Amino acid sequence: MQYQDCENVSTATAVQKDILHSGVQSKADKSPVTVADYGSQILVSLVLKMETPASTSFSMVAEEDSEELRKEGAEEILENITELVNETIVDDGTYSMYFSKEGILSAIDDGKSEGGPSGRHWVLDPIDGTKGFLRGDQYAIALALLDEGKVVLGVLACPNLSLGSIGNLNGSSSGDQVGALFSATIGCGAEVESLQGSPAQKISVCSIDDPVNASFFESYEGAHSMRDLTGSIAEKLGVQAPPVRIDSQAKYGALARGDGAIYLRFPHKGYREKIWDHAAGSIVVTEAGGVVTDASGNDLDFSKGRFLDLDTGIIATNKQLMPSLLKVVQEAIKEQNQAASPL
Ligand SMILES: Nc1ncnc2c1ncn2[C@@H]1O[C@H](COP(=O)(O)O)[C@@H](OP(=O)(O)O)[C@H]1O
Ligand SMILES: [Mg+2]
Ligand SMILES: [Mg+2]
Ligand SMILES: [Mg+2]
Repeated sequence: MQYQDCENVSTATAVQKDILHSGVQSKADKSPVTVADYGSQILVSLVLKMETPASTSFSMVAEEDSEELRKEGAEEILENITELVNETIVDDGTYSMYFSKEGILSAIDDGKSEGGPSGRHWVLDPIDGTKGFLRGDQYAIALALLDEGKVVLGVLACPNLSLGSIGNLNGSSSGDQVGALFSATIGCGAEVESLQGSPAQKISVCSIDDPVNASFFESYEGAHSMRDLTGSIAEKLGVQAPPVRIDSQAKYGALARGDGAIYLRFPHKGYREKIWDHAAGSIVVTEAGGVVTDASGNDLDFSKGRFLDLDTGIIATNKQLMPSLLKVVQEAIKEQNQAASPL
């Protein structure tokens, strides 16, 4: 399974290197999707299905669906995905099978489950941080398992993240091995290993208890978070370091191994968070000893279907900093609301 993940990651890396403009589409919400997103989703779900005993039902909540690929004008990208997937299966050699274009479309739609509070569901973000992927920056392949509405397993492959700490270096670190695989199982802790296959090492969040020594992560994309709010939270808390802005759930991985102390995510009003953007990352952080909540201090609830139903934003940090972080988050939100409607 882990080996299969690595195959999939090297495919994503190869595609990232030579992706063509014809390999990128724009979805209905204007977000980008690439041949790598579709290809990764098909390959991960193929492995999961093949390894699931026939007696067990298979359910997957995944980000991508085939809608855009069935539209006129999508023939070239569908052709590219079909070629990429079939080539990868042959190169890997584990399974002998061939996908037709129709087979590709229906394999993508294997991820259409609604999830929910009962049973087991895989949760997959085949490429998280597609914008980072297209820029050549951070991205992650994020897989989690929901059991009776709770995340019990998470795997986060970050091909462009250095295996050593990124500290305050805004995502780059020289001379270090690149490619980190984080994993966590409920009650068993969290680990990181090299994507090239080094032994796994236990990880834990940092033990900083004075915000003066803390740094915080947020999205690289300004449109994904209210930076005036995150800036005011950091200032109120007394954080001195500038924000560390990187794409994708690599932020959760970096937080889980103590590269920074806090992750702040406050999308603009009206945005609804999806479970695949947080399931794997949040269990990696909680199993590394951290805490992940919404702005009211509630645990994230993955049992409500494809979306997370939460208050205002997501915060993650260690147990020492959480009480003071939660307090300033609530103050900053109150001030922001008062400024928006002063009466
Ligand atoms: N306006 C918005 N506000 C917050 N998150 C958004 C957003 N638009 C897209 N996203 C989500 O942000 C994810 C990337 O996270 P980050 O900002 O941490 O890099 C995207 O995942 P995908 O790249 O898988 O679509 C997408 O689900
Ligand atoms: Mg997307
Ligand atoms: Mg995502
Ligand atoms: Mg994605």
